[in-house]
Amino acid sequence: MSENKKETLGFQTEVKQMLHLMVHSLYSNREIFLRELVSNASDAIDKLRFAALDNPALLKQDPHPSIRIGVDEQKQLITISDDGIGMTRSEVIEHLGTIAKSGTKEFFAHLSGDQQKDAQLIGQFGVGFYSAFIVADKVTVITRKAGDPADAATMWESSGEGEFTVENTTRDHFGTDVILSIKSEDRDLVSKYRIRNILQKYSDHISTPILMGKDEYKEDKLIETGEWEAVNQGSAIWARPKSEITEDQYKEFFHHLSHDSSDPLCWTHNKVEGRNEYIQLLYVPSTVPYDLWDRESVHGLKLYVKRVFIMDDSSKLLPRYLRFIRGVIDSEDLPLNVSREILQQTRDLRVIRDGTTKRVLSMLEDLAANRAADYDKFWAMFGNVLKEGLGEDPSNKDRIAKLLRFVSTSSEGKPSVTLEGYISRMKTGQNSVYYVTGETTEAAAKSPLLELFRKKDIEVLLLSGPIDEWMTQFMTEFDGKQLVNIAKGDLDLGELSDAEEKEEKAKVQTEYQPLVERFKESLGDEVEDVRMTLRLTDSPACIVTDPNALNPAFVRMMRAAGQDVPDPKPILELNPNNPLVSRLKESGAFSGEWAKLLLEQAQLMAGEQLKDPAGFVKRMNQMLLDTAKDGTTIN
Ligand SMILES: Nc1ncnc2c1ncn2[C@@H]1O[C@H](COP(=O)(O)OP(=O)(O)OP(=O)(O)O)[C@@H](O)[C@H]1O
Repeated sequence: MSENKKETLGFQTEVKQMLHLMVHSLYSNREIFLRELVSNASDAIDKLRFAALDNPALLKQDPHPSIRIGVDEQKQLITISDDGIGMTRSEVIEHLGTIAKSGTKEFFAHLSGDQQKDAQLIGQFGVGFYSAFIVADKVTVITRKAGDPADAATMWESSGEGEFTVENTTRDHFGTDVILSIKSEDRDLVSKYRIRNILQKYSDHISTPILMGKDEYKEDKLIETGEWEAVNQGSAIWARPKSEITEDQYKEFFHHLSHDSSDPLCWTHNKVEGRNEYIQLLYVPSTVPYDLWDRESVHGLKLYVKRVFIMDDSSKLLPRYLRFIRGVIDSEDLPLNVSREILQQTRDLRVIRDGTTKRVLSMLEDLAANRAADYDKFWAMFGNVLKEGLGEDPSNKDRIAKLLRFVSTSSEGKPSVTLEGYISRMKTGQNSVYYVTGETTEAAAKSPLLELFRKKDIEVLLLSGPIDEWMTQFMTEFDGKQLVNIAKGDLDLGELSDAEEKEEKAKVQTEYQPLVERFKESLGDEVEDVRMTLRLTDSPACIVTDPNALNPAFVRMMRAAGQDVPDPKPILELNPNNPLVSRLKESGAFSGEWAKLLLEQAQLMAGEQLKDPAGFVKRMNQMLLDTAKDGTTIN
């Protein structure tokens, strides 16, 4: 088809769904259309300024680009015009006909039907343009790509019902007009006064001037002067002195930046001076971004150089474990006219990255120290991401460790224990921080390994899941105290065991030696070792692993990478004070089946999967049957 012809094209299916959703779930928030379209206009101007670094001619027509809002009360039109980068015909078709974001599928999967939640998701997915259809029954876009001739402009039009048209047109300057024909039920919006108010509410932080036609009273009548006047301050919010920014303006800027309509949990705004001069405005969100676990996601922190937007790849500005941070870094010294690739390698950027990391950690320390309830919220949302920092950022390991929160045997299921708090509560003679791991903290709390600790009233941290297991590889000590996994090795409670216990242990080892030998013989290769323990008070047996055995998280990782790694063999420990064990010692007719059964029970209690669950059930049933048959309890 010739490029000059008018084409009618269908929206991508997802766009149709999105439009439907927008119009129906965002109606109570209908004012957001203006925020979204002004935000697109401001992005387009940022992009033009960036392109003009290589090609200054692009800024010749409009050296001071602006956004203009027109309100035509007679024709019921609202127009948003910008002197930005504009779009070519094919870009119009691509950007305003499809949703290009890779996470679209995920987006639809996340929809809950709850209007409030879905509205937030829409914001996060950056589908701002389509919000025009909340209030308009026809949208016309006239756009000319910067650098293209006047007659290469494109007109896009749609009533938001499945199709749109594109045709060739002319436009005097580079940039874009978005013309909204407002629905009859939304006519109250077509008022200069109303629009000005909305702009002041939502767009004051926009660094480009937003202009509206100036009116004046003449003989008691309001008439148009034909001049434009700015409705916003038109300077980047982060470059203004803190004292001149209200709390609401900070929050509004966060909404703009993150497309998150809830308020941030906290923020920090600083001007860093010295060899590298830059401004940081950093926010912690109060909702979890949908792409938090997508390690490839890039949005979050935007880099500006002297107010010119350069890139929004946060991985270059912050380590991955702080990927939930939103904000702006604006450097005074980075070279403006370098390619993004070179920029990424400059030493200055590394200095900014280190400084920003430290600033985020201070902000979190401050939140933890002064607003404990908000820190709990933060921890519930981002705690598992922060833990990644122990491996990723060794230079800040101690600061990260202090920010960790744990569930412990003393915290009633709440993740409220800090390592410092734990150490302050340690018993006299206790030299280590003890922890146990499980699938969940509830499962960890049921571990038989805790029996002795409960008896002696020693606090144990309850770790759960693969992230915690992974974390323990990097955190082996804190503040001079070893972190000890109570499921590893022969537990030595050091000064916490009294002389009597030590004597008892030695006695038990000799007394039970024949039983231990019989267990070893029966279990053969299935175990690393069998021994007696005093760490259990109730359960007959438990399993532990050799202190040098591979960490289960590491084993899983190696397997995922295609390596054939054997499971670390368990060490079976038996409790001499359990009646089953003591009677097995006395019983002359010990059978190997008992050894297997006790091992399998211990594995189940440790939350492990049995290699042969059917064999376990069969064995247990057979033993029950034998017991019932001959009327004796054990044999
Ligand atoms: N005024 C404009 N000038 C130039 N391009 C625009 C303009 N408005 C929209 N676009 C293009 O259309 C695309 C889609 O816009 P839309 O608002 O739906 O999402 P987005 O801007 O990419 O995401 P977000 O809303 O998160 O910023 C934009 O990425 C941009 O390329």
